[in-house]
Amino acid sequence: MTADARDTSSRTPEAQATRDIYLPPERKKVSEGGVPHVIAKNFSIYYGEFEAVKKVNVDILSKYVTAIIGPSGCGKSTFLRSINRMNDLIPSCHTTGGLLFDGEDIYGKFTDEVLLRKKIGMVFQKPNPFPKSIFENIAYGPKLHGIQDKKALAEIVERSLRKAALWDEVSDRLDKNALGLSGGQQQRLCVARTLAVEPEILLLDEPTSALDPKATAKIEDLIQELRGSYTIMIVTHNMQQASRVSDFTMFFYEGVLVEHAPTAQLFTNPKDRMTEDYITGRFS
Ligand SMILES: Nc1ncnc2c1ncn2[C@@H]1O[C@H](COP(=O)(O)OP(=O)(O)OP(=O)(O)O)[C@@H](O)[C@H]1O
Repeated sequence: MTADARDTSSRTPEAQATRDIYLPPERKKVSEGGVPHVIAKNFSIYYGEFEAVKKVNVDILSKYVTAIIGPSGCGKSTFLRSINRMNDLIPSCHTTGGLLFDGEDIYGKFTDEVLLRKKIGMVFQKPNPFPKSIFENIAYGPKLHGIQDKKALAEIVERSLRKAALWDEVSDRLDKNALGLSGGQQQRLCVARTLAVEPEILLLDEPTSALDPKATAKIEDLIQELRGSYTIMIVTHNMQQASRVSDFTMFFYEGVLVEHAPTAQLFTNPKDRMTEDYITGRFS
């Protein structure tokens, strides 16, 4: 980053006004302390020769919500997917540097990917329930991990659906096909399915981009409910959403992590000129 790019002294009144829109509520004040859950050290992600994420250094704090923002193609999803090794499914993809989860190397030789994805669950842009009953969607993961007892499974299904704020809407039709639910309900079902295997981290990749405003609001409320119990990372194109739901925000540009700061600070007093230009809509 050049010295010029870091200079934010020439903020225009328009930029100031735009920033004020994003002023997050009081409750999002976060303390400086915290336990790092995921640590990236000079972490790069390549597709073949192309370095899509460039030497990222960051501590993601436990039990907080971190939003990842930036223009299309800047590496947000690539970075998110690297945290539970979803990128492994792409043959040309490889990484350099370090990425640690609870101090353990995510890309270490002995890392068990199935266990990793149990602890670090993911919800995608489009709701993707299995074409099975609501009950079976939630029970699938716990069964895969060895739980067969019917009573135990029923408890997990109820607990997960309650945590995902869906129980009251579906408790009388658990045997019905999940594909019959609305898009918003399907997405909360996907959150419940992820919670059923008791993860520590939830990765949300644009979880509301396929939803209407009402369903979006329910997912945002849900994130607030889960905040404090899980470490949550959310990729979003919607800056108001980032400011509403997150404690910390990471701004990426062309694969570089330009700024990572408490959300209130990043949206009101960004340190980097590039961040300022992005959040004030000078480029998208
Ligand atoms: N499977 C792939 N093979 C090769 N290049 C890829 C692949 N997936 C992504 N890329 C490239 O890596 C870069 C980062 O892509 P990524 O999808 O992570 O960006 P993004 O910020 O999430 O974008 P968007 O907001 O549009 O989803 C882009 O240049 C993209 O073209």
